[in-house]
Amino acid sequence: MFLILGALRRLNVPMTTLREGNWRGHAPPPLGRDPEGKTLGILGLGGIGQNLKRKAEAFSMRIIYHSRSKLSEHVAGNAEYVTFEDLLARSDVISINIPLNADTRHLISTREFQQMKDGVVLVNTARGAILDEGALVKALDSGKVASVGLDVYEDEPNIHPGLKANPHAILLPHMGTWSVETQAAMEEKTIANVRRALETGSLRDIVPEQACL
Ligand SMILES: NC(=O)C1=CN([C@@H]2O[C@H](COP(=O)(O)OP(=O)(O)OC[C@H]3O[C@@H](n4cnc5c(N)ncnc54)[C@H](O)[C@@H]3O)[C@@H](O)[C@H]2O)C=CC1
Ligand SMILES: O=CC(=O)O
Repeated sequence: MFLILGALRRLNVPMTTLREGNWRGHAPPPLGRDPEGKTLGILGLGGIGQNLKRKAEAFSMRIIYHSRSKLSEHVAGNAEYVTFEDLLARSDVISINIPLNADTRHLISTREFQQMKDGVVLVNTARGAILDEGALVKALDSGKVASVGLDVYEDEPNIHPGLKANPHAILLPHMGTWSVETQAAMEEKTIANVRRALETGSLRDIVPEQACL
């Protein structure tokens, strides 16, 4: 949600110029856009996608989603299930929340960027290689993508120089779980799982190594 709001408001430019001692920069900073009424396309309405949906609804965003299958109304609520192509074509903001695997590597590349709205905002907190970073840099430089918020990269910790050079990219060093609460929850879950393994011999929620890219 932070990256969605920051990218919509194009906050990277004023945050940078302010620190350089240059109040609002040499020219007025680019005008941002508000979330209200914008269509948020969530790619992957799983655990994180559903959590994001609830938060985005509080900002009066209209939610569409594409997942492996249409989810029950109990889970999806008012969010509309659409095809992958419709999600690309109809979203003002796209959030990537699917796992990386052989099917999703470079799922979004040149052809997919062409199908998006002009000035789309893109956020990826899932895995870097779902996006073709070379194609993303071209889409950003051309203005097709107005701004991007990234927590993950194709070749971490290396970041494509075109992303670092682009003023409309908000970049974080893969820190989605880096909060006191989430770290505590992860520790508790790990301890419970070790106990479970000692008592029953089986583990829960362990992702096969090759799927955990
Ligand atoms: N930046 C960070 O620190 C973190 C990143 N992640 C990433 O976020 C991803 C999502 O996490 P969760 O929501 O917990 O996973 P999840 O497994 O609960 O949800 C993933 C959803 O994506 C859907 N999906 C899978 N392949 C798809 C495809 N090809 N097209 C459309 N939908 C597809 C699944 O049906 C599922 O609903 C994780 O795989 C992980 O890579 C997760 C935690 C922290
Ligand atoms: O990227 C982090 C994760 O927990 O997955």
